Amino acid sequence: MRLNGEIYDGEDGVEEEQKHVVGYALTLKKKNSFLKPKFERLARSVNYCMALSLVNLCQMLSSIRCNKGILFVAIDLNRPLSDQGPFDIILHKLLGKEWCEIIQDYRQTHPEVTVLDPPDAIQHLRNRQSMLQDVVDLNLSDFCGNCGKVGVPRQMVIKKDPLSIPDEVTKAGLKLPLVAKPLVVDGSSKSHELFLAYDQFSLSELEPPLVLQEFVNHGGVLFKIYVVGDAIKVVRRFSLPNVSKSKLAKVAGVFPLTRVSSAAASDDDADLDPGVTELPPQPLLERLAKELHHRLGLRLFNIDMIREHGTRDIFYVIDINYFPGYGKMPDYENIFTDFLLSLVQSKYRKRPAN
Ligand SMILES: O=P(O)(O)O[C@@H]1[C@@H](OP(=O)(O)O)[C@H](OP(=O)(O)O)[C@H](O)[C@H](OP(=O)(O)O)[C@H]1OP(=O)(O)O
Ligand SMILES: Nc1ncnc2c1ncn2[C@@H]1O[C@H](COP(=O)(O)OP(=O)(O)O)[C@@H](O)[C@H]1O
Ligand SMILES: [Mg+2]
Ligand SMILES: [Mg+2]
Repeated sequence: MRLNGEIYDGEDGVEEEQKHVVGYALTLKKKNSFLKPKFERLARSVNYCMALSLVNLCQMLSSIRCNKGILFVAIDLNRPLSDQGPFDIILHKLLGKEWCEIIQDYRQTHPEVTVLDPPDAIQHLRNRQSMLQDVVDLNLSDFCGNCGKVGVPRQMVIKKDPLSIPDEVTKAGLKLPLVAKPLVVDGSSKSHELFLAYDQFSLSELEPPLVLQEFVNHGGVLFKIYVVGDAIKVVRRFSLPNVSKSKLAKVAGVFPLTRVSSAAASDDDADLDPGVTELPPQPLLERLAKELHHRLGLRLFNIDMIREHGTRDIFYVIDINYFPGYGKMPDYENIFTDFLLSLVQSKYRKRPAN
């Protein structure tokens, strides 16, 4: 809420003239990883910024007070949402149909509040088939001149009968090894239990509903592209090692994938091949993020992307996550603060003057 002219004396004793209230509905784990004290302080702070002013026809730089004034307020799930606030923005990542309905109704009755993001758009990412459909539709095979190609590994969905998997895989012509992923991503640890299958017969041991996706050798490095509105940031992460032809010929069975480390793969990691670690070209990342932002109707997400080993410019998107672990994104405090401020500012610009 913007309280123009009202003097609010914050906890730190600093006067603030405007408050922008961000209501949040997050799990405790998410609150702790995202709403860190440094971020809350920065978003709320009053600081000094430079502005141009005309004095005696000379342009001079002067210092003016810039008020960020963003306050985060926890939404009480035991009380009607409409009785709380008023909010400028709502940030949420909670599961369940009930919450979806609450937030959907609230968007109808409170169009003045920016809800990040619409529940139906989030729902699209809760299924590993639909989440990648927009990348397929983009048809980025010849996308920004010579800057690279972006696709999705070949995959199929197995809805029910595990015994039918070997035949279905043969019919679809999928190449081994295959990554088996639970179809639904519901935030549970089970939805992140993945398997690597070296032969198609062992796939019958798995529990549908599943997505079976071709494993793409990528040299053990993955790119996480974080999107916050129009801003993007890419980081490297360690991933799974390549599977050689000889290993594939020798090994049979399905093996659980250990959850990939969230440790950053940095340029300092001595034995990493520069051809593997080189970040994807910025124009490609910008175009991909912008297209997905519009097609998915989401402002907060990240994209897991890998580069096919032995190529410079063939990339695959393997996963898209709603409101991911931004606490691990470098400089997220500033990026998020600017994003939230841009949302409130654009709202006031749109509002007709009295
Ligand atoms: O917990 P974190 O910080 O590792 O964040 C998880 C994400 O990690 P990332 O930022 O991509 O490294 C994680 O990304 P991955 O699926 O591991 O690529 C998911 O977004 C996960 O949410 P959910 O369990 O799918 O609902 C995210 O979990 P929540 O924090 O949303 O519970
Ligand atoms: N098609 C693939 N080819 C190679 N590695 C993959 C593929 N799919 C997933 N992986 C590896 O498995 C990890 C987890 O898969 P992902 O689809 O991102 O699921 P989650 O939602 O649990 O993160 C990835 O970070 C990557 O290391
Ligand atoms: Mg992932
Ligand atoms: Mg994921």
